[in-house]
Amino acid sequence: MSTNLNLSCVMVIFGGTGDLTHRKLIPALYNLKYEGILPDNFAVISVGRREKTTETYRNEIYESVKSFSRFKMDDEKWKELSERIYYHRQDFSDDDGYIRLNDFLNELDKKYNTNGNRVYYLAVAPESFETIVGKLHKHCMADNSNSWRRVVIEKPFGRDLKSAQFLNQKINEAFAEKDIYRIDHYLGKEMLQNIMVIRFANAFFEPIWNNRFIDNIQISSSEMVGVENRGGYYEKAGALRDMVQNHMLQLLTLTAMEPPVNLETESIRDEKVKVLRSLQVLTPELVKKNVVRGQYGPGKIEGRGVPGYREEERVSPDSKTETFIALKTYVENFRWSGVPFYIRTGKRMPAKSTEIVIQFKPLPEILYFKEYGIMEPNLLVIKVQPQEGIFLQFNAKRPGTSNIIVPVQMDFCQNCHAGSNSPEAYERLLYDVMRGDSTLFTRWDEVEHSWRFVDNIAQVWNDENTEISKYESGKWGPKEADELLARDNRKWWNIGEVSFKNI
Ligand SMILES: NC(=O)C1=CN([C@@H]2O[C@H](COP(=O)(O)OP(=O)(O)OC[C@H]3O[C@@H](n4cnc5c(N)ncnc54)[C@H](OP(=O)(O)O)[C@@H]3O)[C@@H](O)[C@H]2O)C=CC1
Ligand SMILES: O=C1O[C@H](COP(=O)(O)O)[C@@H](O)[C@H](O)[C@H]1O
Repeated sequence: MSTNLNLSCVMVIFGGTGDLTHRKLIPALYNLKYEGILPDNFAVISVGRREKTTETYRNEIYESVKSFSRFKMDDEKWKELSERIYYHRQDFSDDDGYIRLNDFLNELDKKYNTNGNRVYYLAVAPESFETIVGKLHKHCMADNSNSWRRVVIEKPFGRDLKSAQFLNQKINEAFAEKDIYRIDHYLGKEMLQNIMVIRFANAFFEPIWNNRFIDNIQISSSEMVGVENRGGYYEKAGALRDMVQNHMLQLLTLTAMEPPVNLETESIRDEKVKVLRSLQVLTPELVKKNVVRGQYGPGKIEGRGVPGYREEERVSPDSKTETFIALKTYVENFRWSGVPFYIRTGKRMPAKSTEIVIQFKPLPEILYFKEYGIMEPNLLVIKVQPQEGIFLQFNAKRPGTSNIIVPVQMDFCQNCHAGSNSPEAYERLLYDVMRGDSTLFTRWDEVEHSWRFVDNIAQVWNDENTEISKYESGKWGPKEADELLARDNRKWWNIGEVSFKNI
């Protein structure tokens, strides 16, 4: 794509020296450049606190792109992009810093003809959101009278409903709702965008997508990595705020929502909010019964010994922060009444995987069931990552003289073929911010209702002084998570357990 005035902008990345910028944002910008999608009239200012020059910064992000981009390094393309990336040093609370930043922005506007358009990307810890937005407002840097000014807020948006409401109010004082992009990078993943298509563009799925045919739904996201160097942040967040409040509930809403009246942003968001409003209210009794929290201890990941969470950098040796959570809840509406939704996410588990498993109800126990006893259930698995696709398990007769019935599978993997290279979530999302499309970002009421659900859990954990369940690194969480399903005569479908079997 060549110059497009609407996309032209300067992107200011607050937190330009941070992990997210190095691992995701700069590589995503490079990928957009590589594909020719980035506008010509474009520049980046990375804001950090550390002392360094633009030249040093460019050398550092060159290494990050080499490590994390999905494309090989093309030195010519990199040169074109990196020449427009600048480092600006300031503390977020420093007024002089914003004055200098604003001058610099005006200078780049002239140099690159960026029209005064700005993306302010807050790749910073949640505690800094309010300070930065407040200062942008104070220094009239959010003023969009002659150009567009958009702000991207990373997650978690607040640490509970109250702080999220306060933060939202502060952001609204500076930016109009249409210019606020609350990012949840899971929404940028290919398969999340595909869930609606799978559901609403296939005649054989939608009619059975309800409590008459579905027995339960399992939404799991497991990681092999531990907390890495993010102990300071993670100690305050835990898996509940880090993953459930945002990514896991987004997966749930897309799975459970009603068909929107059309494909416009607000119509889709309206339906997602209805799901969040229908979530079962978790009373303290239900939290104690249906929510399991765990913390990884030492163990082995891919044969390599790894420390427990309490031994990690910037983690308290008696920390009670959960690195794993499993829960059961219901979407209390006409479609889903009686169908349990099981959610599970954790770090230091045996595989990196995000999947939605739809387990169908058994058929009446006559015919084959009478003859051959229990059969495997029909499963539809929406594979979000690392493989992207759909997996269907059904029963068939084993070929030969016997009448044995076995589960067989149809597996559609859209990123398994050579040459297939799905865009990274951040690529799609950064591009959407530049072109002003907020469909894949969360509206305020989605955030609000997610916090209502999560606060009920956090409140009980806060009040309770119980020990957290431990699990060995490299295992599928504490035994209580298995017991949660075993009580319902069900089991988790772990990655690797639902896969091709030889018949
Ligand atoms: N990392 C990840 O994988 C993901 C992160 N996120 C979210 O992204 C956000 C950023 O996370 P992450 O990159 O891991 O965080 P880091 O701790 O790695 O980076 C924080 C950044 O903020 C800067 N900073 C902090 N305080 C100040 C200050 N007072 N003045 C100026 N600069 C300051 C740091 O600058 P300096 O180092 O120079 O002091 C650094 O650039 C968080 O909201 C997180 O939840 C979301 C999804 C994934
Ligand atoms: O937002 C976050 O997501 C990552 C997991 O993202 P994925 O795209 O690799 O599945 C998680 O590691 C991190 O703790 C959390 O902040």
